[in-house]
Amino acid sequence: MMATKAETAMLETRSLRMAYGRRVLWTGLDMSVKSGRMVALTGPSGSGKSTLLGCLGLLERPTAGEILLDGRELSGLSATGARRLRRDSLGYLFQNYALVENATIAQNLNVALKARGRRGAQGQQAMEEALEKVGLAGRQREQVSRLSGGEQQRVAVARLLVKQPRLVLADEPTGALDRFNAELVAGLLRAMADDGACVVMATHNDSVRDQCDETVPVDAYTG
Ligand SMILES: Nc1ncnc2c1ncn2[C@@H]1O[C@H](COP(=O)(O)OP(=O)(O)OP(=O)(O)O)[C@@H](O)[C@H]1O
Repeated sequence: MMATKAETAMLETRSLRMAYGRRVLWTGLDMSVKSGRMVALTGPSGSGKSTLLGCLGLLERPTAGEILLDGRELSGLSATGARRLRRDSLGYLFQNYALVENATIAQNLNVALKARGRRGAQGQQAMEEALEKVGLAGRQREQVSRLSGGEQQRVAVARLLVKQPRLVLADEPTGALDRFNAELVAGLLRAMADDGACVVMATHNDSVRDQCDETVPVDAYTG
């Protein structure tokens, strides 16, 4: 029987290896993640979780092996193809949040809305809904640089919510948050997966890990 789309992995790695000189971070790393799944990358500090997220997000190149998104090998993409993929399909929740600090919350979210082609009233409504979900309702006009670390992190989550990427890559997504907001953000990532995204996160937080469908212990691939 032919596999249906729902059964096929959205994200797959084959024999992935990363080494810096003679230091091997991980090797022979095979993972396969279906749409709707949330995966926790675990392992001690320095085991290469962030590096793996960087490779999956086309920000770093693995030493060897393949990464396939929807069956397409990422290393085969042209520079334009890679740019398009980042813009249209990838969502990053990394430690520096990559927000434009000297702009307002609204201006930051507008970049993602524009990329989705959601303008005008429809875009405005999506923004308001996203900000409400992250506990920042009505704060569109505030400057990002004046927000706390945890608030900035939640703006980055709101940006993911309006962008609706197919693949969400999150590095310690609850790192700067208190318990209430950590649960809020974990729940929102879970909801994105339930809506069909593939969510891959590095986390040291046991309760966030427990909300994941699978765990990939990166330190099990040291060779
Ligand atoms: N460009 C580089 N050249 C050499 N070594 C590097 C480079 N980038 C990362 N490393 C090393 O790779 C190792 C893995 O780093 P990484 O940040 O991926 O680990 P991690 O598992 O995410 O750790 P943590 O849990 O502390 O965030 C680190 O020891 C780091 O110093």
